[in-house]
Amino acid sequence: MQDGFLERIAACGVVPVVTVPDAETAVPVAQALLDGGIDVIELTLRTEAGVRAIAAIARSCPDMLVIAGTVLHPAQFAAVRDAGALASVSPGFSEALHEAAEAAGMPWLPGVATASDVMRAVGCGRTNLKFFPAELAGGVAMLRALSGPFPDTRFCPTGGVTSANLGDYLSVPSVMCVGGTWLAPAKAVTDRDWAVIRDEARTARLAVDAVRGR
Ligand SMILES: O=C[C@H](O)COP(=O)(O)O
Ligand SMILES: CC(=O)C(=O)O
Repeated sequence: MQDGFLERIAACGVVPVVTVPDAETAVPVAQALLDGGIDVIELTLRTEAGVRAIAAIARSCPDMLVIAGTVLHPAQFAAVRDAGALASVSPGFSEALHEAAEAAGMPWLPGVATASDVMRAVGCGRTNLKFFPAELAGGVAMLRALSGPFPDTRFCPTGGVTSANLGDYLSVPSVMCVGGTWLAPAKAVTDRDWAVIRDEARTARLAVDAVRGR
């Protein structure tokens, strides 16, 4: 399952990070992303609605790969798996979360920001990582530097990534995809302005395809 998930996010190239105020908002956001050519969504657990939003998308948008974001507590892996998430993401790494993800059978991208973080994650066999917060943690230069001692790691940089710099990140060989909130800005979500989200998705789709020569 992990391999399928990794192939899907790498093929898409971008992971929209979405926080919704209520579960009803989740499906039109997901549909707008799909309309713009993006078939991956990371629903954060930053609001009470997170788990129900994951369930709503899993039920209504079968073409969408649903990832649970901001997983901070071990028990959340089973909760989001049961809601229909196919993978999960955390801003950081801990051995407790690593073990809980394994126990729940959930693909998991833990977050790392330093060489020490990478060493702990790799020590547990985790080589597919979120680089967070990417811009503040050193951006493209830091990712290139980490690839020296850790040639087998692959990253999803997130945090400060936008349509303006996604090409720089995707050009780094260790980067499988990038993530961020710019595709579904909070204002567009609260204004229910699905056209803004669809257009951001379309722009990102074209940018990823251009970087990859498609
Ligand atoms: O994982 C999500 C981060 O909070 C990214 O936020 P950002 O894209 O607005 O920098
Ligand atoms: C930031 C991040 O990785 C998350 O919210 O899952």
